[in-house]
Amino acid sequence: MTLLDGKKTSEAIQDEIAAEVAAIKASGGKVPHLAAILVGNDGGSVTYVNNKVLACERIGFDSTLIRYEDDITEEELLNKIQELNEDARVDGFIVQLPLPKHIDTEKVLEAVDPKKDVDGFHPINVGRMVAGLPAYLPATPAGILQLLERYEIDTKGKHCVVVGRSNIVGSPMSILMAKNAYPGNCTVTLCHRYTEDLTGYTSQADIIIAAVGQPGLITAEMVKEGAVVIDVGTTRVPDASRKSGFRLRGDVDFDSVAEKCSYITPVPGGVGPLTIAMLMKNTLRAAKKEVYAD
Ligand SMILES: Nc1nc(=O)c2c([nH]1)NC[C@@H]1CN(c3ccc(C(=O)N[C@@H](CCC(=O)O)C(=O)O)cc3)C=[N+]21
Repeated sequence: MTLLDGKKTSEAIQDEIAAEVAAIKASGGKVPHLAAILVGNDGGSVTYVNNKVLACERIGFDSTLIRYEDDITEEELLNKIQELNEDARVDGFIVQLPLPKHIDTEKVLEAVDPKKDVDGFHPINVGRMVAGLPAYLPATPAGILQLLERYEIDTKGKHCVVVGRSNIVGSPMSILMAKNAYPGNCTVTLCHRYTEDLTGYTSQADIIIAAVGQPGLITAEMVKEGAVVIDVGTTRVPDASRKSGFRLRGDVDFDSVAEKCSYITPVPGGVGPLTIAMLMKNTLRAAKKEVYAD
């Protein structure tokens, strides 16, 4: 069994980006600038956004963190988005999800200028991805592709079972793995909460991508000998022995599955860090106007 080291891979990608930023600075070009909007104080969201800002500092990007209490109105939030859309200093920005219930997430995501939508959540970018046009790819699926590529995992003709059909991970992942590309060219099955006999599918999978947020859902009995297992889940579960009071658990029962599979991502240190690296990559592409010309 080989551990797919997301932390190391993320650092390698960030080092590559940092080298490009240094070159941009040396030649007097535009230093990439990422802005992030965070609404409320959810522990996970605060950590992830802080990690994104730290990554910016580490690789030499400019960054702006904009925080609001969770009673901000939808209108105030939309006004801020408009302001960022028009701010030439900002190359890309994200609105951290989830948003409070009184705010219409779809409306907020559609308000972001697709050219600055470095999360790749705007329907224009989703559609462009599906159509195979240049687009910002959502960071988590893009990070998983990087892991498969950098570990030179064979995907052509393989059966990839994606568990979970969210807009930000499962659905785009299923589309990307089926594309005529490397990594890709898989036969894809997309499973979700109404799938009958989940084990019937996962046990036939060469590649399993679990993205449901249900700790330990995927157990050894559900995995074929030698499968590649990618764990996207990062659920905080109470753990009194930790200073923080919690630990992160993935959707995969790591200890039992690790004995059976060929490759596996740990949690933490797997897909999570790559998500950050690919957000940085999208921001660099935004600053270089690689996806959309002016
Ligand atoms: N607009 C938006 N864009 C996102 O990309 C987005 C979002 N909203 N909402 C929530 C999810 C979740 N997500 C993670 C990012 C980093 C880690 C990460 O770095 N995880 C570390 C551990 C971090 C920790 O210590 O908690 C790891 O797995 O090793 C995890 C999860 C981005 N998301």
